[in-house]
Amino acid sequence: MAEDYAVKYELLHVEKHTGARLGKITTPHGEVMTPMFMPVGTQATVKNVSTRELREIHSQFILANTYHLWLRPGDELIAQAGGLHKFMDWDGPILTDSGGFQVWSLSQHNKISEEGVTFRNHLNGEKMFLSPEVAMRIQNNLGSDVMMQLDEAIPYFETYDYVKNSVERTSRWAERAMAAHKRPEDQALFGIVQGAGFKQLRKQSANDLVSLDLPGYAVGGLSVGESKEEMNRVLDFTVPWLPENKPRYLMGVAAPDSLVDGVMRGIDMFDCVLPTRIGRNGTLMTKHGRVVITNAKYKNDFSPIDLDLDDYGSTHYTKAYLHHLFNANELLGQNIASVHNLRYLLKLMEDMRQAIAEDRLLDFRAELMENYGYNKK
Ligand SMILES: CNc1nc2c(CCc3ccc(C(F)(F)F)cc3)c3[nH]c(N)nc(=O)c3cc2[nH]1
Repeated sequence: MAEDYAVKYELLHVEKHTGARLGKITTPHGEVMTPMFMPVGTQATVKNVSTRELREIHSQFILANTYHLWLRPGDELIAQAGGLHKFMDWDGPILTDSGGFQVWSLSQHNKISEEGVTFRNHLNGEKMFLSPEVAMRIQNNLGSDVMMQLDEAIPYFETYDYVKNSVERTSRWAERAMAAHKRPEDQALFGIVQGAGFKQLRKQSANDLVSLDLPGYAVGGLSVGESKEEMNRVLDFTVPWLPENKPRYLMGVAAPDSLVDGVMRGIDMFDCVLPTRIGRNGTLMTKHGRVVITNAKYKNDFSPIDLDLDDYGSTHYTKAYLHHLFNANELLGQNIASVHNLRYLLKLMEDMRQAIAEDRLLDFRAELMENYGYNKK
């Protein structure tokens, strides 16, 4: 069965003291090592960063968004351009989210039914309809290597019955997505496990989706305002219900400590907008915690931005220069800070893969928590 899937996962090593694993994902656009971090490129661009720079900092997978690209410039236009890879000059793997979560978080008046979600286009107020089939058609046109099923994104603190009904709908929507899937040999469809904080519902969701034998699985419905402890509690019982020989994607997880905690629990793939979002405001992610470059103390600091990193900006520009760029509202500052933060996270994952290979992930975690300042009381 697996050979006719577009995406294959190979488990290379399980870390001796934790649930962390080293793996390789083979896609139609190349192989990537896991655990990995995927830069988010919502509207066919990782904001303020060119694909040349993404290649320079060894990005592997990048993300793009069904909802945004459907609304603008339109998935048909991107199909005419030859697909998203050609349109944005990215020849590595691309993952697209199904848009359900973005509808829920971006647009008003959304009404959900068994058929799908009706909502108002947040750009022009036009009434739109997104169903499991429409989400597949759009991602088909985008040509992404990994497509996410349309799932029902729900508030975390809902009642058991509400969440149970929603989980069962998401399972039915996964089957409809499979039925509408045109090219399983070119594009992999991942299921999304829901169930909020309810162990039985997470189990039901995982069992329903695993029985469909999809090429990969995401754990959804997390990083939506619940505490880190709550997220880890849900991961502790959910991840073991996912198959060991398939990739596991934890959606929307950002901070360095959450990445390590997810990896320790067997997660292979992460996406987060954090590095480019805080980069745009001049906040740098460094080995010793966050550096807010707009702080006056950097005005005359002529030391390199970050000697622990190897991206061009971190080694060729000074903190004083970056401080000036943000003070002067020069867009180059956003580019330098965003590339820096992406490289920080990509390098963090490279170092984490090395730590897993050498069975010293717990030491790596302790060092990260100390250096990054998580243990500061
Ligand atoms: C931030 N927290 C979070 N993000 C979540 C996301 C979005 C992930 C995403 C994917 C692609 C992009 C793109 F802009 F690059 F396209 C941007 C963000 C979820 N997505 C779905 N489908 N189900 C979920 O249950 C879910 C839970 C999520 N928690």
